[in-house]
Amino acid sequence: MDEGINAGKKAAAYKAVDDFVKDNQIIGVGSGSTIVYSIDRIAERVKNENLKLICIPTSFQARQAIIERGLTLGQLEMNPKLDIAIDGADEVDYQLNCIKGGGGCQTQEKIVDYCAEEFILVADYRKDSEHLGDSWKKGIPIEVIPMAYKPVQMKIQSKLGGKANIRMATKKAGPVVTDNGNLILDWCFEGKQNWEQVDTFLHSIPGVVETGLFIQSAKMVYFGTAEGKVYTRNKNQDMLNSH
Ligand SMILES: O=C(CO)[C@H](O)[C@H](O)COP(=O)(O)O
Repeated sequence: MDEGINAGKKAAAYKAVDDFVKDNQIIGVGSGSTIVYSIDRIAERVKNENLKLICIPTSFQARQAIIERGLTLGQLEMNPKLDIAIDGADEVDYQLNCIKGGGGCQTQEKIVDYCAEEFILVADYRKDSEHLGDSWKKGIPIEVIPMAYKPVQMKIQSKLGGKANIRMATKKAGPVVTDNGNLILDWCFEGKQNWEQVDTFLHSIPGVVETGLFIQSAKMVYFGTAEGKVYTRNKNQDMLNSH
């Protein structure tokens, strides 16, 4: 992958950990490639500063990354209140609505991120958009119970237009199966949307487990540039600063 993209991912991921992670916290750990840099940084800080942290994973991938680095693995059953959650995103708009689930983990991500006092996003510059859909063309990921995928697909297409494509695996014949044993529909839409209404509608369809629409739930997003610099945006302010 392009060096600049990785530089952006790393810079954003490191800076968010440095700004928000403190001793004795319970931390939600997101999924995807950007968050791996955050997990690396958390591991570095645990080693260097002897921090006592509990990490709650949002996916099988996050769980493995936590274990591989020797971090303390927690679970919501024992640690239902999180101090912060840090996670990646596929696209973030100016109101801090975002699309997640490019890696198919949006259900667990939403559960864990919702339990956190503060939810922070980390992403490279390509994910920064005025409107959702400006740059992310793969649609809104929607996790569905397998037996319901067809009626859900038809309902979405008839009510909202666009195409709700079943996500297919690349290294196996057949669909992508989520960590929860479900399928994913990627709803490719056109034009501007009222995301709150769309999300409410999607949740009203029997068989829909969760969507990859995160409506203004993040406190702040860190974007990393191709030069390895970082700028942030929060809900109340536009572009805050650069480092
Ligand atoms: O939502 C996610 C996985 O379900 C990821 O956070 C999102 O797809 C961003 O991934 P990456 O950091 O690899 O671009």
